[in-house]
Amino acid sequence: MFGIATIGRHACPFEAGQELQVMELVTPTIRQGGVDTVFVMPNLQPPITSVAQALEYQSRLRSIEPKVNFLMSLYLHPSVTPEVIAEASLSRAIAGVKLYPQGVTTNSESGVAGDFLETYSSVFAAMEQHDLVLNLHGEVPGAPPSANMSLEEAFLPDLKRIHEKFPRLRCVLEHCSTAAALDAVRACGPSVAGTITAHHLYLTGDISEVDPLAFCKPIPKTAEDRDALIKAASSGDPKFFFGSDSAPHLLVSKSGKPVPAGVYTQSFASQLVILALEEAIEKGIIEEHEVTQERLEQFLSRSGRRFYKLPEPAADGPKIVLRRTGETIPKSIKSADGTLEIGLSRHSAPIFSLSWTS
Ligand SMILES: NC(=O)N[C@@H](CC(=O)O)C(=O)O
Repeated sequence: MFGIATIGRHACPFEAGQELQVMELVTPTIRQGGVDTVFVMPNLQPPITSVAQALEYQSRLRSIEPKVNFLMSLYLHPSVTPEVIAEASLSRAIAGVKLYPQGVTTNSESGVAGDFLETYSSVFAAMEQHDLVLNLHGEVPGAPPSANMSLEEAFLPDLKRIHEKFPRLRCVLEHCSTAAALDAVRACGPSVAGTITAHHLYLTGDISEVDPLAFCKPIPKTAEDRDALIKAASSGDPKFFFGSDSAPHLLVSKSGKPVPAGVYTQSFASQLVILALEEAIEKGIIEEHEVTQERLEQFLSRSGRRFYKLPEPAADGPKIVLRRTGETIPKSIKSADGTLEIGLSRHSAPIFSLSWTS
């Protein structure tokens, strides 16, 4: 199996000095989780809003892990103008721009207000023209508009509006968490896709709301929503591909209040997807014959790569190999000096051991 186009955030807004250490701890775990191509999230502190910042970040990441392809992103913000979009496109390092509605998740304070479609119309037009991807954190800020509508469902009309106004703009509805989000992506043309994380394939809201290590945005929803995500991930539909959305929050901050949103999965990204699918087969949510190697490759690698217009992997290119050796998920990963610790949400779950062919 090939490596994965995935989504991850590799540095956090920790006190001066710690950001670098966290990046050094987490970046080598990308390949450990079976990933060799990442779409790097821009929600650092301060956010990545210029091409120069993104290039600097990319070169730091490359110096830690030269074997990973780092596709960079910008954080949608008033300083991201149509001119910056043209510059980003010329740089060839920047694949997309991420939109965070203000206040919906970690480091979204500098995000967009409710009238973003009007405010950023010229930016979206430039993105469409230069063929950059718009990555959406698809939730509205504040309280859900009604008791039976989630923040994600309330965002879906915005997805439709963006797509109607800019039909050739490639959009990714990141970390889909509801059956309704999947339907909204299906209802749009081929320029719109959705990513699915490993953790949304096994978590439901009742667990995520009480376990800080499983707490993320969008909050996982009902068992029916999770089952719809499992079915989409194992369907072979190219509109849905894996995006880890792995968020490396330190255990000390996860133990404090308020709990920061984000689940760390990068070290075991592919293994967690496969574990969730195995569990879904055991529960009868999907049939064993539906989880073929071809469909797994589609979800974990090919569909994302195609959407991002990356070259098709060579037939003899690097693949991941999974073997059962009795490995289980550790409680956490730690820096060499033990000062930084990031907790894992499925401590002691049995997983495949992963290696690369080259
Ligand atoms: N997913 C999360 O819960 N958190 C992400 C931000 C995000 O994508 O919402 C993070 O970077 O911490």
